Amino acid sequence: MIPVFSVAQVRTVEKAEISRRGSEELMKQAAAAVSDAAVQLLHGEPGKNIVGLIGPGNNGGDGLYALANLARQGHNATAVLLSEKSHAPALEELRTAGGTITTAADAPQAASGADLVIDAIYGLGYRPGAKLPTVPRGVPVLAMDVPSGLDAATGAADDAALPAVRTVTFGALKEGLLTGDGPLLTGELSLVTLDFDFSAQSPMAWLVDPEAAGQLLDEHRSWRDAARHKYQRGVLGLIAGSDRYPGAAQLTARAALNAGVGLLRSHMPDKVQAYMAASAPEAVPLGDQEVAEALSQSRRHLHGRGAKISAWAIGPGLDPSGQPSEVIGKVFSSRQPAVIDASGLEIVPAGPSEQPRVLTPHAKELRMLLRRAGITVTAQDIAEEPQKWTRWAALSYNAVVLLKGPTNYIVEPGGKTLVVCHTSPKLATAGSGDVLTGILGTLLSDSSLTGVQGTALVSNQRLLELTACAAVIHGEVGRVAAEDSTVCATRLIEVLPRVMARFGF
Ligand SMILES: NC(=O)C1=CN([C@@H]2O[C@H](COP(=O)(O)OP(=O)(O)OC[C@H]3O[C@@H](n4cnc5c(N)ncnc54)[C@H](OP(=O)(O)O)[C@@H]3O)[C@@H](O)[C@H]2O)[C@@H](O)CC1
Ligand SMILES: Nc1ncnc2c1ncn2[C@@H]1O[C@H](COP(=O)(O)OP(=O)(O)O)[C@@H](O)[C@H]1O
Repeated sequence: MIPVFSVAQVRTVEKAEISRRGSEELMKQAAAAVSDAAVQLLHGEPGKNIVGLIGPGNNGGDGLYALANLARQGHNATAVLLSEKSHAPALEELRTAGGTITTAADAPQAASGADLVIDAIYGLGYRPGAKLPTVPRGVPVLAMDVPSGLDAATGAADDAALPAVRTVTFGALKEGLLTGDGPLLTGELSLVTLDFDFSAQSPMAWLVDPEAAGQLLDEHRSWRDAARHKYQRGVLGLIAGSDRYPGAAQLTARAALNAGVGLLRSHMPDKVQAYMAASAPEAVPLGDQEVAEALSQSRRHLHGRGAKISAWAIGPGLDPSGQPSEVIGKVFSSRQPAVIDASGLEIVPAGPSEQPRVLTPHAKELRMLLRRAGITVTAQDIAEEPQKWTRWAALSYNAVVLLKGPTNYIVEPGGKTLVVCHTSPKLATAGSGDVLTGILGTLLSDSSLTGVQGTALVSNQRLLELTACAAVIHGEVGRVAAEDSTVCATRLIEVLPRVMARFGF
């Protein structure tokens, strides 16, 4: 997991590092990382046209040093100076290295002939409202530190901001890269720490990328897992579906099965159960009486026999106008972990609860959850401070809350926040959230991953981590599905087994 800091924290540490090592040395280190990234993006091919858009401050200085490196490696490196001011020592270095230097008037022509544009106009020092040049469609942009036009503190970007295929950021991940418009502009984001010392700062959040998710999952696995039977691997109880919305339950069920759940037991109206028999024949129906039995079984230590239900997934396709059933009430007061989504969010009780819970709202559902807990916020409030309002929901429901969207915020009541940006815009398709519920339900049902046997309660920390892992897997599924086709929820389910295998399932 990679820590995320505010711009103010980054500026504080930068100041200390500058007085320790000098800003020129730091800029050269940053530039070296970017010239390496440029070479990578150009597949190591020689003699390419690389154009740097250069701003007035240190970000521009970084860009000039990077161009100088690339000129020395034999590329045609051109700096377009967009301001009258530019970093003098770096400009001199580019001249000496044989680079070309032009001014703003030449920007359109230079950019149209470029194999790669390096965006070194503005970084941390950006103030909204600058006039920014355009880059022709199809020319890849490599951003230095922060894409120009993006406010690294808030994640708000100007319409004219420059979307990058890759951003190499320096020192630390800044919050604005991961929130609001940030993830839409950065492209692939990589961090060069420059050995900055952040030990005196508390991170605002932690980024979970696929590598971190793989490590988190592996930490909890054991070679003994190979001996488990299906009950020991995990039994997911799915409470979902209604005559009004029969499809969502099938999507969650098929996602859980394709995610590799040990056993799926489905509690739903008869008509929906009949569809289930056709679309997910592996699922075993679960009647009211069997729910009661499964709940009482869970109150005993089972000493390796495996639970009758080890986790619940509640909500996809439930009819919000129907009364919450007595069964759901009992499940809400059980000790097995539960993921609660969609209409389940309209009935989950606020206030303290013993059951370890993950709530998975999108922004509108988060507003509804907060309103039910007596907190009134606007959509704008949530867009501006997603982490804060997700935390309020986590506190109000004593649950881990995953706020879904292009950036996923996962917050536990104590405030620890994980962020997942490994997504695809094509995940914005009906039923995609139902698939996530199936994936997360499967992870929560796996006793090796939760570390829970018998009556013990899974910790919020573990729920937090597993929720982030599910979001990363879901994001990867979206990316794989989108590689060569359009995406619908069924398509996500089709590629899910391949992605699960990559994560060791
Ligand atoms: N410090 C370090 O250790 C390291 C820092 N590094 C690098 O430094 C970068 C930060 O550099 P920076 O502070 O010079 O700010 P930067 O983003 O280059 O530009 C600010 C300039 O643009 C101007 N400006 C802004 N908005 C504007 C607008 N709308 N319209 C017009 N003008 C506007 C603003 O003007 P002013 O506010 O003074 O009027 C200011 O002059 C950081 O992102 C990283 O790349 C690395 O080398 C690693 C080590
Ligand atoms: N623009 C986007 N970029 C990336 N992921 C998105 C985007 N829009 C939605 N998603 C993801 O798609 C899923 C949609 O879930 P949800 O809103 O519950 O849809 P549904 O109720 O139709 O299943 C969530 O996991 C969300 O994070």
